[in-house]
Amino acid sequence: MDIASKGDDAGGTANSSGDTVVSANSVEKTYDSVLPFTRSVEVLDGATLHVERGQVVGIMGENGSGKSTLMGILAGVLDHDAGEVERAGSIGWCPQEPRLYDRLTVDETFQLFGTAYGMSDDEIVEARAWLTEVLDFERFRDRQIRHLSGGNRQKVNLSVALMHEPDLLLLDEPYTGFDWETFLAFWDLTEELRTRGVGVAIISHIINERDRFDVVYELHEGHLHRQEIGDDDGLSSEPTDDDVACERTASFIDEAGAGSGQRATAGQEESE
Ligand SMILES: Nc1ncnc2c1ncn2[C@@H]1O[C@H](COP(=O)(O)OP(=O)(O)OP(=O)(O)O)[C@@H](O)[C@H]1O
Repeated sequence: MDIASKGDDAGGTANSSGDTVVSANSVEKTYDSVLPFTRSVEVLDGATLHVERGQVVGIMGENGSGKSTLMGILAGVLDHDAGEVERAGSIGWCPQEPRLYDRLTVDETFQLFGTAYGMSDDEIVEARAWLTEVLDFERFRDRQIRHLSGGNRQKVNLSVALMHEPDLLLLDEPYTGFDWETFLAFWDLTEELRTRGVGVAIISHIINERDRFDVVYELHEGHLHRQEIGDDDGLSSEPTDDDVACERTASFIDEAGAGSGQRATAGQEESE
């Protein structure tokens, strides 16, 4: 078990269930002011959250509420000031901004990350074949990352986060830039990971996705408010036509609003 913890004044009790893949208790985080006359930013003020194996957890909240900060702390890439974080097993983290090497091809990127995860060549090839097929980017395998569109780069970003089938998968707005088919493929993939026992936490802005999660945490003023998405809450697991239309719209709003920094046009994608 890989346990990481910090802080002496944890106000909560760690969830010690053997099925828990990450447990955050009473986590606090403030970004200190680094310049004169600027204020420090208190982001988390006693945030508590648990993710179990085979559970898909949503983290929602308005812009700037601290979702990415929380996820960075869960992933272990960001320090927290107080509280406890316990992790069990391996972790995959898909940050909001792809952290890939521009001059590597897609194949070389799989090889690099797979080797870092300690996977054998056969395991890397198997994972690459699975993910390039499911997310439909097989034909870009010999392209350099810098020549991919934003959506295809995001497919690579997502794939390398989960190619080693971690116990815990942390996804920060993973479908930014995805087209509708890929958006649906992403959720099929998430379902498959769920059945394989992976605990998945996803930062999402799309309200109509709520019924895809087992639990939703709403982050507001530094606190996480937990909402169980049960069968008796009036939400159907089969989306209605209205839901589908709304999700489709929301997905494209998400895509359009995501900024052009990571995005290339189709024409750019074709150029080498
Ligand atoms: N490195 C940093 N230094 C100082 N302040 C920061 C830093 N990173 C984030 N913040 C501030 O912390 C707050 C939370 O930011 P964070 O990115 O975690 O929010 P978010 O909920 O993920 O936002 P969004 O929905 O826009 O992605 C914001 O006020 C942000 O400006």
